[in-house]
Amino acid sequence: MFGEDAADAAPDDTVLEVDGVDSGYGEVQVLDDLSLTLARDEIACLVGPNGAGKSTVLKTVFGMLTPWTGSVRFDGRDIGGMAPEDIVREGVGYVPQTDNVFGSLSIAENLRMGGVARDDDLGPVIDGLYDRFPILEEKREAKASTLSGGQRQVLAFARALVMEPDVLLIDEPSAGLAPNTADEVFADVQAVNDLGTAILMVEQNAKKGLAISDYGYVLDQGTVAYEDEADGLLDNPEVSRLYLGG
Ligand SMILES: Nc1ncnc2c1ncn2[C@@H]1O[C@H](COP(=O)(O)OP(=O)(O)OP(=O)(O)O)[C@@H](O)[C@H]1O
Repeated sequence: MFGEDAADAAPDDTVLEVDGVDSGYGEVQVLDDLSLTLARDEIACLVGPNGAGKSTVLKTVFGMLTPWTGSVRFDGRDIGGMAPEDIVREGVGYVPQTDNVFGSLSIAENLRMGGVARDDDLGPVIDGLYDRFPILEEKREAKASTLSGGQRQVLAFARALVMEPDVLLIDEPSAGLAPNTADEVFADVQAVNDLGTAILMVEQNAKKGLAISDYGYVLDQGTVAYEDEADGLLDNPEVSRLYLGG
């Protein structure tokens, strides 16, 4: 769980495993025999061209889409096709790319909304998040709509963390942010990982996304074209030429 010492986990300790998954929208297939794994202590980054299916991977893991074939296993249990609200209770959180906070609600209310699926006292966990992200405490009574883009992204992470997930799925955390703000948000992604949450992240800014990740997957046409340690992908001339802009 979030809060435990991530260093205790073995490096090859798989927490999430997607195996041979086909998935898509209606009759339109997007994912084609897609397989990936996420270790308990790591950040893995999905990169690749527009339309490759990166967001579709997250939606399939989170139960917004049902795998047509193959399996999605969390902590050894098959979660493929479970409803998102049940997947949240299992220990998987999701931060979508857009509409990830309630603008008309205060920061404090947004955080409480993040914990609606918990029936215990949210106070200690929310206090812990205020300690970790002081900007949220400073603005706790302000409406989320008044936050800057980077602050909203931090609130979106924190909201997902109220459930103390073992795995957090994050879709394009740097989308629409200025480079400096994006760097701060990436630092927060690392901070969340340091708290013991494994992260599977989609990132359009492939170089920066891989730079903070342990492992990377390059998706192309719904399947994994390359995978390696993140540094290995960044150093791979072919990956660099084809997918990272040279
Ligand atoms: N709700 C939907 N209904 C039908 N097709 C969709 C839907 N969402 C995405 N698609 C299609 O699925 C394919 C993969 O989309 P996806 O959003 O997973 O790609 P992506 O790799 O995340 O790319 P991007 O960086 O552009 O978001 C695209 O062809 C897209 O048009």
